[in-house]
Amino acid sequence: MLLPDSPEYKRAQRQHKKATKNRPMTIDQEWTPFRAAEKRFKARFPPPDLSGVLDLACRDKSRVSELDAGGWKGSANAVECLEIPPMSETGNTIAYRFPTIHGLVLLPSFVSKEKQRELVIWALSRHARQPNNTNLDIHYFLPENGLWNSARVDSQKDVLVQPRAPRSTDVETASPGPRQLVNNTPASPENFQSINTTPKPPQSPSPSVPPALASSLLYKLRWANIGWFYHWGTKQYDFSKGKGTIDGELQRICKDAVRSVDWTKVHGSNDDGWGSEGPDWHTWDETYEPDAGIINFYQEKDTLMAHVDRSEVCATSPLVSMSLGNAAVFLIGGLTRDSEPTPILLRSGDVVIMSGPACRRAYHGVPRILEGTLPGHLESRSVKDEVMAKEWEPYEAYMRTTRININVRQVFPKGFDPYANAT
Ligand SMILES: O=C(O)CCC(=O)C(=O)O
Ligand SMILES: [Fe+2]
Repeated sequence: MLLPDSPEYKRAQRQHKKATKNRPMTIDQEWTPFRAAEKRFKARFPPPDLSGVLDLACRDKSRVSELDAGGWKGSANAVECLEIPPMSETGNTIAYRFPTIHGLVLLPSFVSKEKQRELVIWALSRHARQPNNTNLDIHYFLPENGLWNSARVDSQKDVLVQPRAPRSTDVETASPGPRQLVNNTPASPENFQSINTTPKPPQSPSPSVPPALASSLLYKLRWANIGWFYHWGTKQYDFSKGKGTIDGELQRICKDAVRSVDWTKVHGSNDDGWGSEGPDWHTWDETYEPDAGIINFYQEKDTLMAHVDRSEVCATSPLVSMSLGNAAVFLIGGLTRDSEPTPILLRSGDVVIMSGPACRRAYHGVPRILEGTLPGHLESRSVKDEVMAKEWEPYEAYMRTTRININVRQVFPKGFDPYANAT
Protein backbone atom coordinates (compact mmCIF):
# COMPACT_ATOMS: atom_id res chain seq x y z
CA MET A 1 0.00 0.00 0.00
CA LEU A 2 1.37 3.43 -0.95
CA LEU A 3 1.98 6.14 1.63
CA PRO A 4 1.02 9.69 0.54
CA ASP A 5 4.60 10.91 1.06
CA SER A 6 6.23 8.19 -1.00
CA PRO A 7 7.61 8.82 -4.51
CA GLU A 8 5.43 5.92 -5.77
CA TYR A 9 2.27 7.67 -4.52
CA LYS A 10 3.31 10.92 -6.18
CA ARG A 11 4.08 9.09 -9.41
CA ALA A 12 0.62 7.44 -9.29
CA GLN A 13 -0.93 10.88 -8.69
CA ARG A 14 0.87 12.35 -11.73
CA GLN A 15 -0.15 9.42 -13.91
CA HIS A 16 -3.74 9.75 -12.75
CA LYS A 17 -3.83 13.46 -13.65
CA LYS A 18 -2.38 12.74 -17.08
CA ALA A 19 -4.74 9.84 -17.77
CA THR A 20 -7.88 11.73 -16.78
CA LYS A 21 -7.00 15.14 -18.30
CA ASN A 22 -9.18 14.78 -21.39
CA ARG A 23 -11.86 12.55 -19.94
CA PRO A 24 -15.42 13.91 -20.34
CA MET A 25 -17.00 14.79 -16.99
CA THR A 26 -19.96 12.50 -17.65
CA ILE A 27 -17.97 9.37 -18.47
CA ASP A 28 -18.65 7.63 -15.18
CA GLN A 29 -22.39 8.10 -15.66
CA GLU A 30 -22.18 5.86 -18.71
CA TRP A 31 -20.54 2.99 -16.87
CA THR A 32 -22.65 0.08 -15.59
CA PRO A 33 -22.48 -0.38 -11.80
CA PHE A 34 -20.11 -3.33 -12.37
CA ARG A 35 -17.78 -1.27 -14.58
CA ALA A 36 -17.84 1.61 -12.11
CA ALA A 37 -16.82 -0.74 -9.27
CA GLU A 38 -14.04 -2.21 -11.42
CA LYS A 39 -12.70 1.28 -12.11
CA ARG A 40 -12.82 2.21 -8.43
CA PHE A 41 -10.86 -0.81 -7.23
CA LYS A 42 -8.42 -0.78 -10.10
CA ALA A 43 -7.38 2.82 -9.51
CA ARG A 44 -3.80 3.44 -8.37
CA PHE A 45 -4.79 6.98 -7.46
CA PRO A 46 -6.50 7.62 -5.18
CA PRO A 47 -5.86 4.13 -3.77
CA PRO A 48 -9.18 2.32 -3.33
CA ASP A 49 -11.12 2.51 -0.10
CA LEU A 50 -11.63 -1.08 1.07
CA SER A 51 -13.94 -0.29 3.99
CA GLY A 52 -16.92 -1.61 2.00
CA VAL A 53 -15.11 -4.83 1.05
CA LEU A 54 -15.91 -7.95 3.05
CA ASP A 55 -12.73 -9.32 4.62
CA LEU A 56 -13.53 -12.42 6.66
CA ALA A 57 -9.91 -12.72 7.80
CA CYS A 58 -10.72 -9.75 10.09
CA ARG A 59 -12.89 -12.16 12.10
CA ASP A 60 -10.00 -14.59 12.64
CA LYS A 61 -7.57 -13.76 15.46
CA SER A 62 -4.95 -16.12 14.06
CA ARG A 63 -4.68 -13.94 10.92
CA VAL A 64 -3.90 -10.63 12.68
CA SER A 65 -0.23 -10.56 11.70
CA GLU A 66 -1.06 -11.52 8.09
CA LEU A 67 -3.45 -8.56 7.89
CA ASP A 68 -1.09 -6.09 9.55
CA ALA A 69 1.89 -7.04 7.42
CA GLY A 70 0.03 -6.60 4.13
CA GLY A 71 -1.43 -3.17 4.93
CA TRP A 72 -4.61 -3.63 2.90
CA LYS A 73 -7.69 -4.51 4.96
CA GLY A 74 -11.41 -4.72 4.32
CA SER A 75 -14.09 -4.96 6.99
CA ALA A 76 -15.41 -7.95 8.92
CA ASN A 77 -19.05 -6.95 8.41
CA ALA A 78 -19.10 -4.95 5.18
CA VAL A 79 -21.47 -7.40 3.49
CA GLU A 80 -24.23 -9.55 4.94
CA CYS A 81 -23.11 -13.17 5.16
CA LEU A 82 -24.23 -15.98 7.45
CA GLU A 83 -22.20 -18.77 8.95
CA ILE A 84 -23.34 -22.21 7.79
CA PRO A 85 -23.36 -24.59 10.75
CA PRO A 86 -21.00 -27.57 10.18
CA MET A 87 -22.52 -30.86 8.96
CA SER A 88 -21.64 -32.77 12.11
CA GLU A 89 -20.22 -32.06 15.53
CA THR A 90 -16.82 -33.18 14.27
CA GLY A 91 -16.93 -30.94 11.21
CA ASN A 92 -14.58 -27.99 11.64
CA THR A 93 -14.86 -26.14 8.34
CA ILE A 94 -16.07 -22.57 8.71
CA ALA A 95 -18.33 -21.68 5.80
CA TYR A 96 -20.40 -18.61 4.93
CA ARG A 97 -23.33 -18.07 2.59
CA PHE A 98 -24.66 -14.82 1.16
CA PRO A 99 -28.42 -14.17 1.29
CA THR A 100 -28.18 -11.79 -1.69
CA ILE A 101 -26.11 -14.14 -3.88
CA HIS A 102 -27.86 -17.45 -3.73
CA GLY A 103 -25.39 -20.35 -4.06
CA LEU A 104 -22.21 -18.43 -3.24
CA VAL A 105 -20.20 -20.00 -0.40
CA LEU A 106 -16.92 -18.81 1.07
CA LEU A 107 -14.58 -21.06 3.06
CA PRO A 108 -11.90 -18.78 4.57
CA SER A 109 -8.47 -20.45 5.07
CA PHE A 110 -9.81 -23.78 3.79
CA VAL A 111 -6.44 -24.74 2.27
CA SER A 112 -3.79 -25.34 4.96
CA LYS A 113 -0.53 -23.37 4.89
CA GLU A 114 1.51 -26.41 3.83
CA LYS A 115 -1.03 -27.32 1.15
CA GLN A 116 -0.90 -23.74 -0.21
CA ARG A 117 2.86 -24.13 -0.75
CA GLU A 118 2.37 -27.56 -2.34
CA LEU A 119 -0.26 -26.17 -4.71
CA VAL A 120 2.00 -23.29 -5.77
CA ILE A 121 4.85 -25.74 -6.51
CA TRP A 122 2.46 -28.02 -8.38
CA ALA A 123 0.95 -25.18 -10.42
CA LEU A 124 4.28 -23.70 -11.51
CA SER A 125 6.63 -26.62 -11.86
CA ARG A 126 4.39 -29.56 -12.66
CA HIS A 127 1.18 -28.27 -14.20
CA ALA A 128 1.99 -25.17 -16.29
CA ARG A 129 3.78 -27.23 -18.97
CA GLN A 130 3.05 -29.73 -21.71
CA PRO A 131 0.64 -31.42 -22.29
CA ASN A 132 -1.38 -28.70 -20.56
CA ASN A 133 -1.93 -25.57 -22.63
CA THR A 134 -0.92 -22.13 -21.45
CA ASN A 135 -1.50 -18.68 -23.00
CA LEU A 136 2.17 -18.66 -24.04
CA ASP A 137 2.02 -21.90 -26.06
CA ILE A 138 0.13 -20.04 -28.79
CA HIS A 139 3.13 -17.82 -29.45
CA TYR A 140 6.21 -19.71 -28.26
CA PHE A 141 7.86 -23.11 -28.50
CA LEU A 142 7.94 -23.56 -24.74
CA PRO A 143 10.62 -25.83 -23.26
CA GLU A 144 9.48 -29.42 -22.77
CA ASN A 145 10.14 -29.40 -19.04
CA GLY A 146 8.09 -26.22 -18.61
CA LEU A 147 8.99 -22.57 -18.15
CA TRP A 148 9.51 -22.77 -14.42
CA ASN A 149 12.14 -25.51 -14.67
CA SER A 150 13.95 -23.65 -17.47
CA ALA A 151 14.07 -20.30 -15.75
CA ARG A 152 16.52 -20.81 -12.93
CA VAL A 153 18.59 -17.64 -13.14
CA ASP A 154 20.60 -18.72 -10.12
CA SER A 155 21.84 -21.89 -11.80
CA GLN A 156 22.50 -20.21 -15.18
CA LYS A 157 20.00 -22.53 -16.76
CA ASP A 158 17.80 -19.72 -18.05
CA VAL A 159 16.65 -20.76 -21.52
CA LEU A 160 16.06 -18.50 -24.53
CA VAL A 161 12.57 -19.36 -25.79
CA GLN A 162 11.88 -19.01 -29.52
CA PRO A 163 8.62 -17.63 -30.99
CA ARG A 164 6.50 -19.85 -33.22
CA ALA A 165 5.91 -17.32 -36.01
CA PRO A 166 8.76 -15.95 -38.13
CA ARG A 167 9.58 -12.43 -36.97
CA SER A 168 8.07 -9.60 -38.98
CA THR A 169 9.26 -6.05 -38.50
CA ASP A 170 6.12 -4.51 -40.05
CA VAL A 171 3.89 -5.00 -37.05
CA GLU A 172 3.95 -3.29 -33.73
CA THR A 173 5.20 -5.29 -30.78
CA ALA A 174 2.29 -6.81 -28.92
CA SER A 175 2.47 -8.76 -25.71
CA PRO A 176 0.85 -12.20 -25.70
CA GLY A 177 -2.19 -10.74 -24.16
CA PRO A 178 -4.77 -11.34 -21.49
CA ARG A 179 -7.97 -13.29 -21.87
CA GLN A 180 -10.19 -11.84 -24.55
CA LEU A 181 -13.87 -11.08 -24.35
CA VAL A 182 -15.95 -13.29 -26.62
CA ASN A 183 -19.67 -13.60 -26.15
CA ASN A 184 -20.67 -17.24 -26.23
CA THR A 185 -24.01 -19.00 -25.98
CA PRO A 186 -24.41 -20.82 -22.67
CA ALA A 187 -23.65 -24.53 -23.06
CA SER A 188 -26.38 -27.07 -22.23
CA PRO A 189 -27.14 -30.74 -22.94
CA GLU A 190 -29.50 -29.53 -25.74
CA ASN A 191 -26.88 -27.61 -27.72
CA PHE A 192 -24.00 -29.95 -26.96
CA GLN A 193 -24.02 -31.34 -30.54
CA SER A 194 -23.68 -27.94 -32.10
CA ILE A 195 -20.90 -26.94 -29.68
CA ASN A 196 -19.09 -30.16 -30.46
CA THR A 197 -19.19 -29.55 -34.20
CA THR A 198 -18.31 -25.82 -34.18
CA PRO A 199 -14.93 -25.44 -35.92
CA LYS A 200 -12.16 -24.57 -33.47
CA PRO A 201 -9.21 -23.35 -35.50
CA PRO A 202 -5.93 -22.92 -33.64
CA GLN A 203 -5.07 -19.32 -32.77
CA SER A 204 -2.35 -17.83 -34.96
CA PRO A 205 0.98 -17.09 -33.33
CA SER A 206 1.91 -13.43 -33.29
CA PRO A 207 4.69 -12.44 -35.73
CA SER A 208 5.74 -9.62 -33.44
CA VAL A 209 6.98 -11.53 -30.41
CA PRO A 210 10.76 -11.64 -30.05
CA PRO A 211 12.71 -14.54 -28.49
CA ALA A 212 12.58 -14.21 -24.71
CA LEU A 213 14.24 -15.68 -21.65
CA ALA A 214 12.18 -18.22 -19.75
CA SER A 215 12.62 -16.18 -16.56
CA SER A 216 10.97 -13.13 -18.14
CA LEU A 217 8.20 -15.14 -19.82
CA LEU A 218 7.16 -16.48 -16.42
CA TYR A 219 5.79 -13.03 -15.68
CA LYS A 220 3.68 -13.20 -18.85
CA LEU A 221 2.12 -16.52 -17.93
CA ARG A 222 -1.60 -15.79 -17.53
CA TRP A 223 -3.32 -19.15 -17.56
CA ALA A 224 -2.80 -22.90 -17.74
CA ASN A 225 -5.57 -25.27 -18.75
CA ILE A 226 -6.79 -28.09 -16.49
CA GLY A 227 -8.67 -31.18 -17.77
CA TRP A 228 -10.91 -30.80 -20.83
CA PHE A 229 -9.23 -28.43 -23.32
CA TYR A 230 -10.71 -24.98 -23.67
CA HIS A 231 -10.81 -23.11 -26.96
CA TRP A 232 -10.52 -19.39 -26.24
CA GLY A 233 -11.47 -18.29 -29.76
CA THR A 234 -14.99 -19.72 -29.46
CA LYS A 235 -15.11 -19.84 -25.65
CA GLN A 236 -16.11 -23.49 -25.88
CA TYR A 237 -14.48 -26.69 -24.73
CA ASP A 238 -12.76 -28.63 -27.50
CA PHE A 239 -13.65 -32.26 -26.86
CA SER A 240 -11.82 -33.45 -29.95
CA LYS A 241 -8.52 -33.04 -28.08
CA GLY A 242 -9.45 -35.64 -25.47
CA LYS A 243 -9.68 -35.18 -21.76
CA GLY A 244 -6.60 -33.87 -19.99
CA THR A 245 -5.99 -35.46 -16.62
CA ILE A 246 -7.02 -33.80 -13.39
CA ASP A 247 -4.50 -34.03 -10.59
CA GLY A 248 -5.78 -36.47 -7.95
CA GLU A 249 -4.83 -34.26 -5.01
CA LEU A 250 -6.55 -31.25 -6.58
CA GLN A 251 -9.67 -33.34 -7.10
CA ARG A 252 -9.57 -34.44 -3.50
CA ILE A 253 -9.34 -30.86 -2.18
CA CYS A 254 -12.28 -29.77 -4.37
CA LYS A 255 -14.40 -32.75 -3.31
CA ASP A 256 -13.54 -32.12 0.36
CA ALA A 257 -14.61 -28.50 -0.01
CA VAL A 258 -17.94 -29.48 -1.61
CA ARG A 259 -18.57 -32.23 0.94
CA SER A 260 -17.81 -29.98 3.89
CA VAL A 261 -20.79 -27.71 3.14
CA ASP A 262 -24.31 -28.44 4.35
CA TRP A 263 -26.06 -27.63 1.05
CA THR A 264 -29.52 -27.87 2.64
CA LYS A 265 -28.70 -24.58 4.37
CA VAL A 266 -27.63 -23.00 1.07
CA HIS A 267 -30.14 -24.28 -1.49
CA GLY A 268 -32.79 -25.98 0.67
CA SER A 269 -35.33 -23.18 0.53
CA ASN A 270 -35.24 -22.19 -3.15
CA ASP A 271 -35.96 -24.44 -6.15
CA ASP A 272 -36.02 -21.66 -8.76
CA GLY A 273 -34.10 -21.94 -12.00
CA TRP A 274 -32.71 -25.46 -11.68
CA GLY A 275 -34.25 -26.68 -14.96
CA SER A 276 -36.66 -29.47 -15.77
CA GLU A 277 -34.96 -32.11 -13.61
CA GLY A 278 -35.18 -29.89 -10.54
CA PRO A 279 -32.40 -29.21 -8.02
CA ASP A 280 -29.59 -31.75 -7.76
CA TRP A 281 -27.59 -30.31 -4.86
CA HIS A 282 -28.63 -33.14 -2.55
CA THR A 283 -26.64 -35.60 -4.75
CA TRP A 284 -23.40 -33.57 -4.96
CA ASP A 285 -21.69 -35.82 -2.42
CA GLU A 286 -21.68 -38.52 -5.12
CA THR A 287 -22.15 -36.65 -8.38
CA TYR A 288 -19.72 -33.75 -8.05
CA GLU A 289 -16.80 -34.71 -10.28
CA PRO A 290 -14.40 -31.94 -11.36
CA ASP A 291 -13.17 -32.50 -14.91
CA ALA A 292 -11.88 -29.12 -16.15
CA GLY A 293 -10.59 -25.74 -15.05
CA ILE A 294 -7.96 -23.10 -15.34
CA ILE A 295 -5.07 -21.85 -13.28
CA ASN A 296 -4.99 -18.05 -13.43
CA PHE A 297 -1.66 -16.31 -12.80
CA TYR A 298 -2.02 -12.64 -11.92
CA GLN A 299 0.80 -10.13 -11.64
CA GLU A 300 0.14 -7.00 -9.55
CA LYS A 301 -1.39 -4.93 -12.35
CA ASP A 302 -3.40 -7.75 -13.92
CA THR A 303 -7.19 -7.80 -13.72
CA LEU A 304 -9.94 -10.15 -14.84
CA MET A 305 -12.91 -8.35 -16.38
CA ALA A 306 -16.53 -9.08 -15.50
CA HIS A 307 -17.60 -12.35 -17.10
CA VAL A 308 -19.83 -15.40 -16.68
CA ASP A 309 -18.44 -18.93 -16.96
CA ARG A 310 -21.12 -20.52 -19.11
CA SER A 311 -19.24 -23.04 -21.22
CA GLU A 312 -19.94 -25.98 -18.92
CA VAL A 313 -22.81 -28.31 -19.84
CA CYS A 314 -23.45 -28.67 -16.09
CA ALA A 315 -24.79 -25.20 -15.41
CA THR A 316 -25.42 -25.57 -11.69
CA SER A 317 -22.73 -27.84 -10.22
CA PRO A 318 -20.15 -26.28 -7.89
CA LEU A 319 -17.25 -24.31 -9.30
CA VAL A 320 -14.43 -24.40 -6.75
CA SER A 321 -11.98 -21.50 -6.79
CA MET A 322 -8.84 -21.35 -4.63
CA SER A 323 -6.71 -18.29 -3.94
CA LEU A 324 -2.93 -18.47 -3.40
CA GLY A 325 -0.35 -15.75 -2.79
CA ASN A 326 -1.26 -12.06 -2.84
CA ALA A 327 -4.80 -11.09 -1.89
CA ALA A 328 -7.34 -9.71 -4.36
CA VAL A 329 -10.64 -7.89 -4.57
CA PHE A 330 -13.25 -10.21 -6.08
CA LEU A 331 -16.51 -8.73 -7.38
CA ILE A 332 -19.67 -10.75 -7.85
CA GLY A 333 -22.93 -9.26 -9.13
CA GLY A 334 -26.03 -10.55 -10.89
CA LEU A 335 -27.21 -11.78 -14.29
CA THR A 336 -26.15 -8.54 -16.00
CA ARG A 337 -23.51 -5.90 -15.39
CA ASP A 338 -26.30 -3.61 -14.20
CA SER A 339 -26.47 -5.12 -10.72
CA GLU A 340 -24.23 -3.52 -8.12
CA PRO A 341 -21.53 -6.12 -7.40
CA THR A 342 -20.59 -7.35 -3.92
CA PRO A 343 -16.88 -6.83 -3.14
CA ILE A 344 -15.04 -9.60 -1.28
CA LEU A 345 -11.37 -9.65 -0.29
CA LEU A 346 -9.87 -13.05 -1.06
CA ARG A 347 -6.68 -14.11 0.70
CA SER A 348 -4.28 -17.02 0.28
CA GLY A 349 -5.98 -20.27 1.28
CA ASP A 350 -9.55 -19.00 0.85
CA VAL A 351 -11.92 -21.10 -1.24
CA VAL A 352 -14.97 -19.71 -3.06
CA ILE A 353 -17.69 -22.06 -4.27
CA MET A 354 -20.08 -20.79 -6.94
CA SER A 355 -23.06 -23.11 -7.23
CA GLY A 356 -26.66 -23.28 -8.40
CA PRO A 357 -28.40 -21.45 -11.27
CA ALA A 358 -28.22 -17.90 -9.92
CA CYS A 359 -24.61 -17.88 -8.77
CA ARG A 360 -23.22 -19.83 -11.76
CA ARG A 361 -24.73 -17.20 -14.06
CA ALA A 362 -23.60 -14.22 -12.01
CA TYR A 363 -21.11 -11.75 -13.46
CA HIS A 364 -17.85 -11.75 -11.52
CA GLY A 365 -14.29 -10.57 -11.90
CA VAL A 366 -11.05 -9.53 -10.22
CA PRO A 367 -10.36 -5.78 -10.59
CA ARG A 368 -7.44 -5.60 -8.18
CA ILE A 369 -4.52 -7.59 -6.88
CA LEU A 370 -3.49 -6.12 -3.53
CA GLU A 371 0.26 -5.63 -3.80
CA GLY A 372 2.46 -6.53 -0.84
CA THR A 373 0.02 -9.02 0.70
CA LEU A 374 1.99 -12.26 0.37
CA PRO A 375 1.36 -13.90 3.76
CA GLY A 376 4.27 -14.84 6.05
CA HIS A 377 3.62 -18.56 5.67
CA LEU A 378 4.57 -18.25 2.00
CA GLU A 379 8.00 -16.89 2.91
CA SER A 380 10.85 -19.37 3.15
CA ARG A 381 11.77 -18.21 6.66
CA SER A 382 8.54 -19.86 7.90
CA VAL A 383 9.43 -23.24 6.39
CA LYS A 384 10.93 -25.30 9.21
CA ASP A 385 12.67 -27.99 7.19
CA GLU A 386 15.95 -26.55 5.88
CA VAL A 387 15.91 -28.35 2.54
CA MET A 388 12.32 -27.42 1.88
CA ALA A 389 12.98 -23.82 2.90
CA LYS A 390 15.77 -23.64 0.30
CA GLU A 391 13.53 -25.24 -2.33
CA TRP A 392 10.82 -22.66 -1.56
CA GLU A 393 13.07 -19.58 -2.07
CA PRO A 394 12.52 -19.12 -5.84
CA TYR A 395 8.78 -19.69 -5.36
CA GLU A 396 8.70 -17.01 -2.67
CA ALA A 397 10.50 -14.59 -5.00
CA TYR A 398 7.95 -15.21 -7.78
CA MET A 399 4.96 -15.14 -5.45
CA ARG A 400 5.98 -11.73 -4.01
CA THR A 401 4.24 -10.12 -7.01
CA THR A 402 1.80 -12.88 -7.90
CA ARG A 403 -1.64 -14.21 -7.14
CA ILE A 404 -2.59 -17.68 -8.33
CA ASN A 405 -6.21 -18.76 -8.65
CA ILE A 406 -7.05 -22.40 -9.27
CA ASN A 407 -10.53 -22.46 -10.77
CA VAL A 408 -12.02 -25.95 -11.04
CA ARG A 409 -15.24 -26.87 -12.84
CA GLN A 410 -17.47 -29.78 -13.80
CA VAL A 411 -18.28 -29.73 -17.51
CA PHE A 412 -20.47 -32.84 -17.67
CA PRO A 413 -22.91 -34.48 -15.31
CA LYS A 414 -21.32 -37.57 -13.80
CA GLY A 415 -21.52 -40.49 -16.23
CA PHE A 416 -22.17 -38.33 -19.34
CA ASP A 417 -19.95 -39.55 -22.16
CA PRO A 418 -19.42 -36.82 -24.78
CA TYR A 419 -18.04 -39.32 -27.29
CA ALA A 420 -21.16 -41.50 -27.03
CA ASN A 421 -23.25 -38.36 -27.66
CA ALA A 422 -21.20 -37.07 -30.57
CA THR A 423 -22.58 -37.45 -34.09
O1 LIG B 1 -9.29 -15.27 -9.88
C1 LIG B 1 -10.40 -15.47 -9.40
O2 LIG B 1 -10.65 -15.41 -8.20
C2 LIG B 1 -11.57 -15.76 -10.33
C3 LIG B 1 -11.19 -16.38 -11.64
C4 LIG B 1 -12.37 -16.62 -12.51
O3 LIG B 1 -13.42 -16.10 -12.31
C5 LIG B 1 -12.25 -17.53 -13.67
O4 LIG B 1 -11.18 -18.11 -13.91
O5 LIG B 1 -13.25 -17.72 -14.38
FE1 LIG C 1 -14.94 -16.89 -13.64
